[in-house]
Amino acid sequence: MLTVKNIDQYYGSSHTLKGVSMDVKRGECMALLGRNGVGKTTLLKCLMGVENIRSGSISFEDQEISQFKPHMRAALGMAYVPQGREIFARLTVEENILMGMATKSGRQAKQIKEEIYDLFPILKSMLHRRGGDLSGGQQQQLAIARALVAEPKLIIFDEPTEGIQPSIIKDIGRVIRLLRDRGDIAILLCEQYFDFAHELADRFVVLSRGEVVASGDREAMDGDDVKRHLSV
Ligand SMILES: Nc1ncnc2c1ncn2[C@@H]1O[C@H](COP(=O)(O)OP(=O)(O)OP(=O)(O)O)[C@@H](O)[C@H]1O
Repeated sequence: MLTVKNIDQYYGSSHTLKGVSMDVKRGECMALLGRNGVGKTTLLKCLMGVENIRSGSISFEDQEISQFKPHMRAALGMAYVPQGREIFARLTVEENILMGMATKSGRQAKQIKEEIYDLFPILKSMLHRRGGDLSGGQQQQLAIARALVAEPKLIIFDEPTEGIQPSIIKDIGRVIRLLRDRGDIAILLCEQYFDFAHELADRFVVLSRGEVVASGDREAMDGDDVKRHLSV
């Protein structure tokens, strides 16, 4: 569904991504692993069009998208749950969720499907609260709900467990597993929390200093050459 081939990215003269290649298939969860500062978020921003690549290619459903603006990628079915959530603090929970449906038109754009509340019951009881008044974990759930109402084909999570309390990490893990088991969506999960990623991932890639240094199936995630590149 998503194929990245040999991409390079620079911040000024700093070469941040070096010949990165990877892919994510429909129905699978791909884990993107690596220590702080190796370029994971930069890679995700390049995928969404928030940062530009210098060379290489990014294709989504066999269409080259590396020159597309972020809103065009969103309209094609790519959704991004950013690190730090980036919800609208002054809008209500309901308004935040509706923002995720901006690419839909007419009645469809106004109706939040019940399945969103089945995934995140807590949000239903908080619909009229301001986003900024929610706890960090609740904001993370809201950011995921906002991404899901767009009914994406690919959903990208940037460290969804960061700074979140264990009980909500469990809830988020349950939702990602449900999405994966549905089989019709591709999931790219960027994580530093190894056990969380290990439980959910079908395959993985490890970044180190902007390069892919290891990749493979879930079974290979436990290997020493993977752990050497992570803080585990
Ligand atoms: N806007 C920017 N301008 C210049 N340098 C940046 C910018 N954003 C990130 N960097 C640098 O690029 C490198 C990769 O950062 P990035 O945020 O992609 O890493 P990361 O693996 O996602 O780390 P983290 O887990 O801390 O988010 C770091 O050295 C960072 O300081």
